[in-house]
Amino acid sequence: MAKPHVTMEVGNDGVAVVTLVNPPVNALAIPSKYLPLPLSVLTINLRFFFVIDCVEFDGDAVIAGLKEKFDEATRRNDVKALVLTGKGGRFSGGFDINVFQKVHATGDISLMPDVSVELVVNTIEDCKKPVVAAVEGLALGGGLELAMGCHARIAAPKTQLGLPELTLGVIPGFGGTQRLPRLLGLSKAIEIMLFSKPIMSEEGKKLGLIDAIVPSQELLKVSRQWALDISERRKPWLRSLHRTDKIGSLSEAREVLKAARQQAKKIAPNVPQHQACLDVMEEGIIHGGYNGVLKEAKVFKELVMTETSKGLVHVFFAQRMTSKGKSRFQGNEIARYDQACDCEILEIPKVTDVGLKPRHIRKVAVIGGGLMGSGIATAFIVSNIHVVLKEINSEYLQKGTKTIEANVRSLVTRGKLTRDKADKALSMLKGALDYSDFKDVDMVIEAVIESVPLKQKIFSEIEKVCPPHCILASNTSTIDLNLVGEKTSSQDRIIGAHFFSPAHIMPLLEIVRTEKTSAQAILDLMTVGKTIKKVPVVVGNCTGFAVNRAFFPYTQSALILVHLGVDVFRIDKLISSFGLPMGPFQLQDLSGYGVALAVGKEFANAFPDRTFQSPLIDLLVKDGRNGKTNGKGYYIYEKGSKPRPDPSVLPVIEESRRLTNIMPNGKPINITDKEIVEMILFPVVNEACRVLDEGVVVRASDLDTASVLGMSFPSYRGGIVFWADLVGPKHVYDSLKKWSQRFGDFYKPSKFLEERATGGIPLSAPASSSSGSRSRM
Ligand SMILES: C[C@H](O)CC(=O)SCCNC(=O)CCNC(=O)[C@H](O)C(C)(C)COP(=O)(O)OP(=O)(O)OC[C@H]1O[C@@H](n2cnc3c(N)ncnc32)[C@H](O)[C@@H]1OP(=O)(O)O
Repeated sequence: MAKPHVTMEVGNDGVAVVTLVNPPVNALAIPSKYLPLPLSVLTINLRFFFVIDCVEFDGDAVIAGLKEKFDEATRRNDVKALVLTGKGGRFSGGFDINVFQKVHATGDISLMPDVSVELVVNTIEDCKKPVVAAVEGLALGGGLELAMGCHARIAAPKTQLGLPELTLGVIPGFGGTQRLPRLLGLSKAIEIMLFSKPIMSEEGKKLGLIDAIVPSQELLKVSRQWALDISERRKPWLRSLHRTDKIGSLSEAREVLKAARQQAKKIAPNVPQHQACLDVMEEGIIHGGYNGVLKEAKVFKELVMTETSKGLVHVFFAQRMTSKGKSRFQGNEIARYDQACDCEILEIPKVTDVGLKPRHIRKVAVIGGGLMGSGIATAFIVSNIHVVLKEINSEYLQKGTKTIEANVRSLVTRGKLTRDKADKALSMLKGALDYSDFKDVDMVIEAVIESVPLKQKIFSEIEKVCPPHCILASNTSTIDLNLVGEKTSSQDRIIGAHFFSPAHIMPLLEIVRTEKTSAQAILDLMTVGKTIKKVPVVVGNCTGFAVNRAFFPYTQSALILVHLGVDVFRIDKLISSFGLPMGPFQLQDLSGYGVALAVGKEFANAFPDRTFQSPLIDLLVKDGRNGKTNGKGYYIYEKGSKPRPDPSVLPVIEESRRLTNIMPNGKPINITDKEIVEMILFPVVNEACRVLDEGVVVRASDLDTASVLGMSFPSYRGGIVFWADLVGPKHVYDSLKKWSQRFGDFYKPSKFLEERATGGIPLSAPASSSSGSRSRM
C-alpha cells in the first residue's frame, strides 16, 4: 500500500495542480511521527493496554505534504495559481479517523494537528496566489473544509458534499462551522451539520457552495482556467471566512440558532457536540470568522476526548470490520498484521481465509409474504436482484405483494429511491404459489412463522426443487438451524439469514453458521448482504444467535422489576432517556405479544436457569390487549398521535404481581433511576459475556455493531460491550452479584464476567486474555 502523500505538477499555463493521494478516500493523514509499531499491540486491547513504540517516518503524510507543496508553489515564479484536487475520482473523505482512534487509545491530544489556522487560513485561504478546488466524488468533513478554504470550487456532477463530523462525536475542526454558514446561509449550514446530511453538488451550486458544475473529464481544465481567471482578475478572489452577506443580522442569526438549539435538544439529548457546534457558530457570528475558527479548534479538541466520540469512532470502525478481509492498520486487537501489504488481515475464520471467491446471487426466492418476508423481498428488488415471493394462497400472496409495493413507495416518498428505480424494482418481483420458479434460484430465504415442523417440511421440499448450488437460508430469529435442516441431507447449504424488522430498512444481517455450513455459503451470503446494503455479521448457532440471545434478559429483567413493584412507565422513560428508541414495554407492544410469548418459550427451554416466568402477557391478552395491533397494550395507540401510557393497565399488572408474589415483604422495592437502568442492562452485558465466551461472535466489536444496528443500542455509547467496558466490568460484576444475592440467580454473574472483572481485563479483550473460551466458528 503506497504511503499517503501529495503530488504537485506545474503546467505550461502556470497552474500548479496539487493532488491528495491516499486511497481509497484520500483521508487527510498526519505525519506518522507518533504512530505505534503495529506488532506491539496485536494481541493487546488497544483501548486499555496501548503500548506506544514511536517510529519516525518523514514527510509522507497528506497534511504535511499539502503545506510543503503550497509553500513551494507560492515560492516558485513559474506558478501563477493553484488547483487542489484528489486522486482517483474522490476529492477527500476528510481528516483521517484513525487518528481519533489513536488519541482515544493514548489519551494524547497532541496527536491532533493544528490545521485550521496554519493550513486552511494561513496557507490556503491567505495564499498569495489564487487556489481553486476541483472536487469530484466526495468532499466530506475536513475534505470539504479544505475546499471551502479555496477561493472557488468547481465540482463534477453528483459529488457528495457534507460535514458529518457530528456523527463522530466532534464538530468540524478545519473551519467548517465558520465557512459553511458564510457560503450558503446559516439555516442550511445548520441543517447540513446538525443532521450530518450531505448534499449533492447540484444543490451545492444552487446554494452558492459550488461555483460551477462541469463534466468529470473537464474538471481539471475548467478549474485551471478558473484559477487563472482569478489571478488575472476576470473572476472574483473570494475568501469565505471574510464573507458576511449570507449570515443576516445578528438578531436574525440568534433566532435561527435558538430554534436550532431546541431542535438539537430533541434529536440529540445525551451528546454534547450539537450544542457545541451551535455555540461555536454563534461565536463566529458575534466576534467574526477568525475568532470562530479559534474557538472551533479549542472545542474540537475537547470533544475528541469525550466518551461520545470514543463510542462513535469505535462504531465507525467496528461496522467496517465485520466482514473485511483486509484493512489499513488500525491496531485492532483481533487482526494479524501483514507486512507485505502494510495492512491488517481481519478474517472470518475458515471463510475469508481459505481463498474462496464469492458467487453471484442473481435470483432469490422468499418463502412467506408476511412482514418479514415482504421486507426481505423489498431489500433484494431495490438492489436489482430478482425475487420470487412464494405464499400458500393467492390472498396471502396479494397481501405480501401489496406490502412490498407500499415499502417501495415509502422509499420513494423518503427520497431514498427514484420513481424509475422503484418501477424497475417492482418489475423484478414475481409471485408464486408453488415451487415451479425455484429451479434456477441461487438462494431461498424462508420467512414463515417460528414453527419447527413447518420449517423442517419446507426445507425438505426446497432441497428437492432448488438447484444443487442454491443456498438454503432461514430467517428464524431463535430456532436452532440444525433442527431446521434436520430432515435434509443438505446441511452444508443451510444457513441463517436473520434480518431485523423492517427488513428493508434495518441495516443488520446476522449470518448464522452451523458447524456444517459451507464456507462458500457464508461468503456468498456476506457478499450479497453487502450488495443489498446490509452490514453482515457472521455469528455461531445457538438459541437467539448473537443479538436476541444477548438481549433476551433485557425484557426479562424489566419484567422482574415490574413484579418487584417498579412502575412500567418509569422503566420505559428511563430506558428512552438512556438512549434506546423506546423502553422494553413499548417495544413489547410494538413487536406483538405473540412474538414475545413464542420467543420467551424458546429462551425458557434453552436457558431455564435465567428466565423469569411471568403471567403478565397472558393477563394482558385476557384483558383484550394486543399491543399496537389493536391499539391497546401498556399504551394506547391512536392514529395521528403519540402512544399514551394507559392507566387502565395498572390493575392487570397488580394482578400479575399478586400471582408472582416476589416483592420483598409484599412491598415495592425502593430503587434509584440509575439502578433501574443498570438492573435492565447489566444482565444484557452478562449474557453478552456468555456470547463472547462461547465464541458466538468473531470479535467483541461485532457484538457492538450488532447491538447498535439490531437493537438500536445508542451508537454514541459504542455498543453493549464497549459501554460495559467504559462503565467498568468490576462495577457490573459487583452489582450483579449483589442483586443475585437479593433477587435470585437470574442476576448471577457469568464465569467470563467474573474472570474479566476480577482480573482487571476488559470484556472486549480477545479470548487469549482469559482462559476457557470456546468457539462456535
Ligand atoms: C477536522 C475535521 O473536521 C474532522 C474530520 O474530517 S472527521 C472525518 C469526516 N469524514 C467522515 O466522517 C467520512 C467517513 N467516511 C464515510 O462516511 C465513508 O467511508 C465514505 C462515504 C467516505 C466512503 O464510503 P464507502 O465507499 O462505503 O467505503 P467505506 O468502506 O466506508 O470506506 C472505505 C475505507 O476508507 C476508510 N475511510 C473512510 N473515510 C475515512 C476517514 N475520514 N479517515 C480514515 N479512513 C477512512 C474506511 O475506514 C474504509 O477503510 P477499510 O477499507 O480499511 O475498512
